[in-house]
Amino acid sequence: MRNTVVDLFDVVKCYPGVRALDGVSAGFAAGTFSAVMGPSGSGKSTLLHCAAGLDRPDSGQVKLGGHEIGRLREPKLTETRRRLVGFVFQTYNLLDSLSVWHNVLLPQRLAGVRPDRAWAREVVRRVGLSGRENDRPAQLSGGQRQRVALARALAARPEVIFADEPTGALDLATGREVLGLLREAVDELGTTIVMVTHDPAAAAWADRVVFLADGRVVAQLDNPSAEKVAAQMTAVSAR
Ligand SMILES: Nc1ncnc2c1ncn2[C@@H]1O[C@H](COP(=O)(O)OP(=O)(O)OP(=O)(O)O)[C@@H](O)[C@H]1O
Repeated sequence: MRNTVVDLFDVVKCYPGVRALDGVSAGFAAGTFSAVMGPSGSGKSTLLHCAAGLDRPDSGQVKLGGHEIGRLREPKLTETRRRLVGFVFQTYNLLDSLSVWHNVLLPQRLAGVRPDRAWAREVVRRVGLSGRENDRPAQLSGGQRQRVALARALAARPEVIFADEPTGALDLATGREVLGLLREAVDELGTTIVMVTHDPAAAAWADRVVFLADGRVVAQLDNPSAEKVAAQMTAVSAR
């Protein structure tokens, strides 16, 4: 059995008029790639935010790298998140005024950590952006920008990367390249990845898919194929 890096126990999160998470328990094992799927409004982003310590559950527990984050107060929570977690978003969230290189190093700078430049160079190489370090995001394609975002996430050697629709803004071929890089991060670097996606073909790159409906985990699929994921999504949506 692998250790779990992220654990949710009976997590409830309500917004006015809606139980976005209605008692979610899920564990994400170290060095594995998980996808989270479900109909629109089923709670995927809320799960990601609670798991990453960006949002606090109303009840239940979230453990991140062995820390129960509900017990952490600021600034310890932010410090723990910066140490353990990397993020990749659909819209890249790069700073346009900074070069590729400075975007990659930014989270460590913000955390007050001296960046490991040799490792940063290696992750920039891994994502295929060697030679583009001095470019600004505006000079790059969408796929290249997402590669920068991935390098930025990897540069701090996080235990887990949370990816919210990382291929949502990319064309099919470019999306596949980014998914291949996420897969490599898991297989070669031992990173744990939790990715929200609407796309069964993207989810098929994961080791496991967790399906949400109405704020609950309603199914899980190991070693998914796009066909099996699509069939399960149809079943989940028809509930
Ligand atoms: N900040 C918020 N304030 C109020 N309601 C919210 C907030 N965030 C989410 N919700 C509500 O919680 C429910 C779950 O939302 P969430 O964004 O987690 O779903 P999702 O599965 O990620 O949806 P989508 O696929 O459309 O992004 C929805 O009913 C949503 O409207």
